[in-house]
Order: sequence, then C-alpha cells, then structure tokens
Amino acid sequence: MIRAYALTKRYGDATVVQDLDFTVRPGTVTGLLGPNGAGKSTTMRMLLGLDTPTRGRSTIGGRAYATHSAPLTEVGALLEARSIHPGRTAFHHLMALAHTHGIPRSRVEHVLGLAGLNSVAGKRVKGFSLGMGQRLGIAAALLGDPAALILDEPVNGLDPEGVLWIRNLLRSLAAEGRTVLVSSHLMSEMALTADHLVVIGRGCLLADTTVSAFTTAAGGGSVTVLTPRTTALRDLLRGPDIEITATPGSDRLEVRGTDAEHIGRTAAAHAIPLYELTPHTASLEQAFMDLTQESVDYRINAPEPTGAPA
Ligand SMILES: Nc1ncnc2c1ncn2[C@@H]1O[C@H](COP(=O)(O)OP(=O)(O)OP(=O)(O)O)[C@@H](O)[C@H]1O
Repeated sequence: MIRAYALTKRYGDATVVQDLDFTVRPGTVTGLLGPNGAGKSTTMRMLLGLDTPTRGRSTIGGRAYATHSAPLTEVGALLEARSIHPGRTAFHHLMALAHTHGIPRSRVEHVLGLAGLNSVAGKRVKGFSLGMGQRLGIAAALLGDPAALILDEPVNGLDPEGVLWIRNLLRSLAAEGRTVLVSSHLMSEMALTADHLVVIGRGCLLADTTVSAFTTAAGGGSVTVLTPRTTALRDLLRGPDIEITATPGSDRLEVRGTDAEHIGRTAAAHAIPLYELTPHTASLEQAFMDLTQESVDYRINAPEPTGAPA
C-alpha cells in the first residue's frame, strides 16, 4: 500500500503539488494521470524520498521510504531521468544493482528475460534505443521482486508491441497482489491498463476514482431527438435528473440524464413519432481534457486569425 498525506511541494513561490491525499492499494494498477507539468513526477519523487515535501508525508508499506533498509526489495521505481553508466552492458548494469542488495545472478537473468532483453544483455547501454532503455529501467525496477512499483511514464518510447507488453506486465504484477502506481498523460492508455485513477492538475487532486466510474461518467453525454411532438415528449420525459433543452421553432430536443433506449420506449408507448434518436457519448480522452482543461500548464494556442489586431 502506498499512501500520501497532504503531500505538498513548493519551489520558490510556485506550489507544484498541493495537499495530495490518496491511497494506492495492493492488487490494483493505479494510474497517476495529469497533463504535462501537473506534478506527477514530483509526486513520485516525493514518494521515493528523492524530493523532500514542503509539507505532508507519504508511506510505502506503512513506512516512509527512507526507513526501508533494502529499498529495492520493497519498491521498484522507474523515473523519467535515469542515470545509467553508458559504457556498461545491460547485464552489468543490473548486476551492479543486484550486488548492492545481495540479489543473485539468477534473478538478473530472470528480469532480463521478463523485459525481453535477453538478446541485447551483452550490449553497451549507450547503444540502446529509448524503448530498450525503458525496458532496462523496468527490469531494474523488478530486480528486487518488490511488493510495490512506482513507474513514471513507462510507455514512453515503446513501440506498439512494447506498449502491449507493459500493459500485460503491469496487470500481471497487480494480479500477483503487488501495489502498482504508474503515471501517464494519456487517458486512453490508462483506461486500458489501470483499475483506479488518481487525476491531478496543477498539483491538485481532481479525481480519485475507479476507471469504470470514470468511464460511466464520461458516457453521460446527451441524446438528440427529432419529433413533431416536442412538448408531449418533453412532458413525458421530465424528471429530477433529466435536463431537456428545446430549440424554439424546431423539432429538436437535447436530452441529458437518460439514454436513447428510455426515450425511444417512452415515445413508442405514447405513439409519438421520432425522426431521429442520436446518443452522443463523450470519449474518455475528452472527459479527461474537460476535467483538466483549467489546469494545463502549457497550452498550445491556436494562431491568431490574419488581420487580427496585434
Ligand atoms: N526542481 C524544480 N525546480 C523548479 N520547478 C520544478 C522543479 N521540478 C519540477 N518543477 C515544476 O513543477 C511542475 C510539475 O512538474 P512535474 O515534472 O512534476 O510534472 P509532470 O506532471 O510529471 O509533467 P510531465 O508530464 O511533463 O512529465 C512543473 O511546472 C515544473 O516546471
């Protein structure tokens, strides 16, 4: 279990992580999701004792990271900025790490296999592609057979096969009962990998929810209805959670809070003709963008139309 209690980080006047409270449970993949600059890496660095929180605290397995005597066996980490000796081979890099914790050579060989690096184990790391470097970082994270994993943007640089590999790996690690926290700025990827989501924007907690609850909420789009009897249908559909917008002078209704099936059945039961019944579901990516819109640090602005005043 990983827990954050009012975790806060300030750099000068800027608060980059603010009062984050969340729990990452064993047996699940939890996605730490947010746009670029939201504070995901800073949060992970604080969980791993690499940045000192300005306020608040965090625990892994019930204790602060710094108090673990053999951290590699408690928590495996993959951070964005890695320092790997470029002249070392993948095998020697992992062996050097293994020596610090008394981990046997057989485990090094095992994680090289898990990461799909057997054929390049003897190659110097400086010749590695970004994707191979990511795989090596993941092999290092798994080296101590840890109960918890913290991975910062692990799919960065991976090809489609690599993305699928990491997705299956994370799910199988969680199925073994491990605690898995993985960051991403891609909602679509997290929707396929994670069970639970902790969404942050500008360092603040925006959502702490299951992926299925997020998906259901995202699916709560509107339904367009065209009928010559708008008033009658509107009266029949009226309800406490139902919002209906009519366009004056037209046959169009926009209905929120119920689905097309209910609208169609209600209309049929009262012999109300429908010309159109179109559900609009928000995509997960759109729901994520809507949630984080206010908190995007680096927005790409559309170019000014030509002739606009300077
Ligand atoms: N050492 C530092 N000094 C000052 N500001 C920092 C430092 N580290 C991070 N920041 C700022 O903190 C904010 C959060 O950065 P962080 O890297 O945690 O975000 P992120 O969500 O991981 O972003 P990305 O998806 O781009 O990796 C950013 O505005 C960043 O510029």
